[in-house]
Amino acid sequence: MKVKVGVNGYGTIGKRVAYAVTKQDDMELIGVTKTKPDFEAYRARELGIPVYAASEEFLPRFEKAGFEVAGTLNDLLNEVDVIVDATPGGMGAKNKVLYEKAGVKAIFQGGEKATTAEVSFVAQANYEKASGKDYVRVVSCNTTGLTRTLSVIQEYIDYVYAVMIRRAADPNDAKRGPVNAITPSVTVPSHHGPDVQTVIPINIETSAFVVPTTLMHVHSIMVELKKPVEAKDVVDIFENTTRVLLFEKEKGFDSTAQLIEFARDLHREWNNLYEIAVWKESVSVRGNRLFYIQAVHQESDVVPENIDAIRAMFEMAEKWESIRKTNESLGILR
Ligand SMILES: NC(=O)C1=CN([C@@H]2O[C@H](COP(=O)(O)OP(=O)(O)OC[C@H]3O[C@@H](n4cnc5c(N)ncnc54)[C@H](O)[C@@H]3O)[C@@H](O)[C@H]2O)C=CC1
Ligand SMILES: O=C(OP(=O)(O)O)[C@H](O)COP(=O)(O)O
Repeated sequence: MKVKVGVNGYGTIGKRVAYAVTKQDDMELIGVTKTKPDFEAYRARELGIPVYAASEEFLPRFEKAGFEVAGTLNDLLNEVDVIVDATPGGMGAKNKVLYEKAGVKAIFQGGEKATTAEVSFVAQANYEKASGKDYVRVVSCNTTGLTRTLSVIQEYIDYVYAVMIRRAADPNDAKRGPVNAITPSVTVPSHHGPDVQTVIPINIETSAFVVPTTLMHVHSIMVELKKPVEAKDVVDIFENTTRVLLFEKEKGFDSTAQLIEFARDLHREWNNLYEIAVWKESVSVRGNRLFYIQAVHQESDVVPENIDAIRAMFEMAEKWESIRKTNESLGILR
């Protein structure tokens, strides 16, 4: 039996999760919601994906354009076993009452508070915690990136301090900025450190800045070590960690631009780079401190997490079986 999946909010994350669902042999994409009949709605229809109006209030927009929808969100909820809520941050918590009423399990994204769900999730760190749960939150792209690399060196961590350099907008977003400034999050810690702690129990503080780029986020990470470790051992650990890839400046990976070009060269859909990119040369140990720098493709790193969360919630597969299936289906390199 295939799990029936709906996606509420067919934007940056929603369209990628919907695509990933269609690649799974144990899941079926029942439909997606749209608020208006824009080019994304037409493209979904071309792909054979049933499009539902996100609520009754949006129906007139579709009627006016002569775009026939399959129903509204409530109709979609009647058809599915699980809904992936990928609506703008904060909206998921409001939608939760609809999901509860329909008796449908739901996955929320990192723009929601941890309290919206029963578990905050990163597959390789705490897959089992989502087992059989009804409401799971896939943490934000940055939190996912931090958790992927920190969870595998957890035994060495006394304390982590990370500086988060965040992209200003996604490439499809013409409204957000800044275009010519650096904006600090003046609240320290930024939400990322506490958010990592919702998944793994480590000491961590973060501060964050937004910079004018759309490609990726970059993290500068410093770990105070609890016990000695050599840089080459950390490189070995990362080389054996799923959904983490090492890139060398020596081979031309000077910046996020070449990382995205690498994903393009792989002919990845939407140039997704699902893996966290660690610069190999940046992994260094000085005294009792470990340093490394990594980049996160904000549009795609959480996509495999949504797929694994579905399998965990329906107890369809053990952790590593699910991760392997998801990785193979999306062409994740390791
Ligand atoms: N873009 C990113 O870098 C990442 C975003 N996230 C999180 O994923 C969630 C979604 O973010 P994005 O995909 O970036 O947003 P987005 O703005 O690209 O997509 C949201 C979609 O929801 C639609 N929408 C708006 N109101 C709606 C409603 N009432 N009902 C249904 N759909 C509605 C919008 O039209 C849009 O298509 C947020 O929680 C965000 O924090 C997580 C990781 C990375
Ligand atoms: O939620 C995200 O995109 P957003 O800035 O569009 O809300 C990304 O996951 C980055 O968020 P974060 O920097 O709060 O981790």
